[in-house]
Amino acid sequence: MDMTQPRYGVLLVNLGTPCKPTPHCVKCFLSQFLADERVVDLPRWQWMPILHGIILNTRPKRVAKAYQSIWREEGSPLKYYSLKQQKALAELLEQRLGERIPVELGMTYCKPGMSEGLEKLEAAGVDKVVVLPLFPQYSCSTTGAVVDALAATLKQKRSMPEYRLIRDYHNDASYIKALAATVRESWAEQGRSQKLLISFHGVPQRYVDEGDLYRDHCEATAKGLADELGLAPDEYLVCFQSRFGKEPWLQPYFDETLEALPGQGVKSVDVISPAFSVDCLETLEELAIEGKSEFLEAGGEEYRFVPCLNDRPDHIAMMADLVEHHAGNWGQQVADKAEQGAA
Ligand SMILES: C=CC1=C(C)c2cc3[nH]c(cc4nc(cc5[nH]c(cc1n2)c(C)c5CCC(=O)O)C(CCC(=O)O)=C4C)c(C)c3C=C
Ligand SMILES: [Fe+2]
Ligand SMILES: [Fe+2]
Repeated sequence: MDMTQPRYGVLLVNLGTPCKPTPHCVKCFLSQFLADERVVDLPRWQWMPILHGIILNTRPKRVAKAYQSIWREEGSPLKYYSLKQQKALAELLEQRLGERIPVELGMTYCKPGMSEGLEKLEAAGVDKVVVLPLFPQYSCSTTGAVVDALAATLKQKRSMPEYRLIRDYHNDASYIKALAATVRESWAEQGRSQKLLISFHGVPQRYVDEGDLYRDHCEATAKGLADELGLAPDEYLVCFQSRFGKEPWLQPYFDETLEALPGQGVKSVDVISPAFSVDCLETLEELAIEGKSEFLEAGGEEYRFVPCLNDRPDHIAMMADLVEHHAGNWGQQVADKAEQGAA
């Protein structure tokens, strides 16, 4: 075997994001994302006319404004933090294993796509890939869609790498500890509120009724976090944000919960969103900006947003542990080789 060939590589996957905060680019992103049957599973004859006739003609303009309010000089926050994670993970794995483990980013929708990520890994000589979707809780609408995108990319080729998929890490001890650390830091820096609101991205209730593991995973993450922080049951609440469309989504809804709290005597809240590996539109705009103004309008006094784990060292270390664990015997060979090199 070629001694310069990496033993394995890592494909980090996140959802995707528009390349620019313009109605044109948002339309391009939404047209891919919302056309995916994993995301909206209505019969095509029913959904496509709604998507192309209504949604893609109205939503991009409004959503582009929301993106503009959180856009960074470097681009979309989701992509900015994902690239930071990629770089930090590659550095940490190299430090730990004494050998370069290529790490690439591939997103389910828009760029860089799954095929770009896999091609870069292939060009680096990788033929064993650990796929790490950055969705801590499994959902058919996210991780399921990653598997479809991966299969669609591999379908274009005559050969394929060996791969191992990290389906979820909702109850990983280091993930829970890292979340708890962000809450403690927020308490120390911004002060502590009466309640911790643990908000997850929603999905249609029907998906869960039909077997999606998502709600169970969210509840286990929330319980793990509350236990790690030593919270009593009345010191935290779980809710679900970003409802889309007409059918019922997971409840309680984030906005309704927020609006009701001041009337129940809860005037201050800390808000954390553990379903997002990196800060993005749904955290920076919906939670940090919109959520805050809704809460204050409803009579709330203090609203403290706890940022996502992003490229914090404890988060990157958790990702490296997950990768090494799933690489298993692939990584063992790296260690052997490093020893041979040292001898
Ligand atoms: C229409 C159905 C949707 C489902 C089901 C859904 C599940 C889901 N999404 C995330 C993570 C993210 N979603 C983001 C944006 C976003 N999500 C939907 C719709 C569904 N999501 C839409 C229409 C949008 C775009 C914004 C809008 O038009 O309102 C993002 C942010 C991307 C960014 O660029 O910052 C993330 C991340 C999860 C985890 C999830 C199910 C568990
Ligand atoms: Fe674009
Ligand atoms: Fe979403």
